[in-house]
Amino acid sequence: MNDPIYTLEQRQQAFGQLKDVKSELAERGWFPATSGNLSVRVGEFTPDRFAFAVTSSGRDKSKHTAEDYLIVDGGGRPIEPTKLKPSAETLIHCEIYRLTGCGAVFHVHTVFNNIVSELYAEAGSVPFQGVELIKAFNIWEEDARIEVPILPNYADIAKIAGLVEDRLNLKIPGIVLRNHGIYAWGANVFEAKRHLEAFEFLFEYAYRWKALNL
Ligand SMILES: CSC[C@@H](O)[C@@H](O)C(=O)COP(=O)(O)O
Ligand SMILES: [Zn+2]
Repeated sequence: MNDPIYTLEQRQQAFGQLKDVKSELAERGWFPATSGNLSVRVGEFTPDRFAFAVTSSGRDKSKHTAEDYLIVDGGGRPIEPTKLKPSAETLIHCEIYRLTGCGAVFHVHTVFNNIVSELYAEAGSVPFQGVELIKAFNIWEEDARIEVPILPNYADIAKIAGLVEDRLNLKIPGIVLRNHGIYAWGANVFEAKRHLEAFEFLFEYAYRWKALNL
């Protein structure tokens, strides 16, 4: 039996952080129809051994209950005995943690991220250039250009997770699934939320810019 890699205190802290960020994002309407999922890493990290707290599957993310979160290992399997099911998209979180060593991963479905992912699907990424909020990704050069990768939205989540390594860019803390939603991450909850907000600002900007030029 392996030693635990997180303490009870770290577990409770992660659940508390998830609760806070979940209610904040729910207030913005970023979890329509039970969509979206959130996770925060707990304890030590190596790419082949880590654990994280993740939202349980199919729940109303605007409500708080005792059954909202559970802890899974780096393969997305519950570590503690539980009847809760981890998010159906846990394998994507696993890949993001494994590849980046980040501290939190947030996923939301919005009309703006869906439409923009569809607009740029053939190109395979969404380009942004010269918008101030690119600095939220710690990219400070003038007139910076970034490309946010778009992945196909297969029904088989393991198949999507298998594509993450090829497409993830360590300088850009996000990937979009086509007509589905964004995954944004960061070193901790504060940074992951900043990144998520910046991506959503940029998606709305891209949508409105396109609409103006019709
Ligand atoms: C009800 S639509 C959303 C789901 O299909 C899925 O994409 C999603 O984001 C939430 O799944 P979940 O298993 O609750 O984490
Ligand atoms: Zn989703």
